[in-house]
Amino acid sequence: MGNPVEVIQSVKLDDENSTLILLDQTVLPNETVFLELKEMEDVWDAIYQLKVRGAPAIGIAAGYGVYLGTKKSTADTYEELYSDFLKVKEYLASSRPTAVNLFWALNRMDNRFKKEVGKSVPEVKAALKEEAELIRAEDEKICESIGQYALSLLEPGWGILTHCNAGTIATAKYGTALAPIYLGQEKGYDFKVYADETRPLLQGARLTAWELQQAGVDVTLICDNMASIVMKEGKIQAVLVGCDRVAENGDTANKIGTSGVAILAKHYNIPFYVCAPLSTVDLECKTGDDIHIELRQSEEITSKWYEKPMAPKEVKTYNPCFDVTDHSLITGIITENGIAYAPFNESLPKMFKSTK
Ligand SMILES: CSC[C@@H](O)[C@@H](O)C(=O)COP(=O)(O)O
Repeated sequence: MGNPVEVIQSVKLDDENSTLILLDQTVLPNETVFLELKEMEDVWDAIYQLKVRGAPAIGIAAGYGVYLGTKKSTADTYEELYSDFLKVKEYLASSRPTAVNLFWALNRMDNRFKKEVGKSVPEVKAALKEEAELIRAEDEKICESIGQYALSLLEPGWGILTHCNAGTIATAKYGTALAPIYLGQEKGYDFKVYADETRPLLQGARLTAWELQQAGVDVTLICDNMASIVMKEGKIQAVLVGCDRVAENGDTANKIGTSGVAILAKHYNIPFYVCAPLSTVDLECKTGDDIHIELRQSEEITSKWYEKPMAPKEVKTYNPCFDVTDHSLITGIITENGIAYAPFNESLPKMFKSTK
């Protein structure tokens, strides 16, 4: 048996000071900086700039952002407060488009607001805080449950490839795709994890390699274009990734490059699993074609990581931040309520009804 794994908490509320404490993921692994955010504009900016990132963590931050923004309202009545709340909600919804957890969390805060009808302004504000805290606390349990289901599919000593960062800092705790790694680590499973660097923002190199190394996991960093060779060499027995939105048919949006990894895994006959809290499953999207893919600035490709430009001046760029993995490439979608297999448009809706 290994030791219990200590993980860092990347999003939390300092209630006494009405402050959201966020681990700034843009400066990792060189610096560990916790930001103290008091304004909803700061929360918007942190989401937009990827200071907080990863679908569940974005949802958690948005819940707290709604609370902080609405708390500032000087409204005297429930109705006036709701009108201010809606402005906060709409504003935060414009921060990033792809991870459905953002909209899921905002709608959940909205539903909670509506449940408090007839209550005083301070009571509603307190309810919003409670709901934001619940979103965070529930995510911890969800991640643990995803981790247990995922672990049941893996064997000690396996090589596991992951893309981007679906780890503890992308969630309340444990992560989604990395949760079974942490749970396996506690049981002495001795996984060999291969982390794709994940161009252009290097979530794999800067974040996944960092957090797994901190936890004592055997992690090897590879460039994205090395996934094929490690698969061919027999180093990989399973691929585990997180996701930003899963459509009803199982098509899955995740960090750019994920669909290429899935195509390679199919070629080498390696199981490809998506770890998805139900807050990331969007049954209103029928297929991946309905998912809005975020486009980001060209600087991320041309000049971000070196002092000198990395590309000729004014070269045309195309920088989609996510891609959609076709459901036919996915072996299983691991949720907190169990593992969904094809046909996903039948198995995914059932996950919402199942209780453990
Ligand atoms: C548990 S996090 C799952 C996904 O959100 C993650 O894999 C991902 O693609 C994150 O993208 P990012 O642009 O860094 O927010």
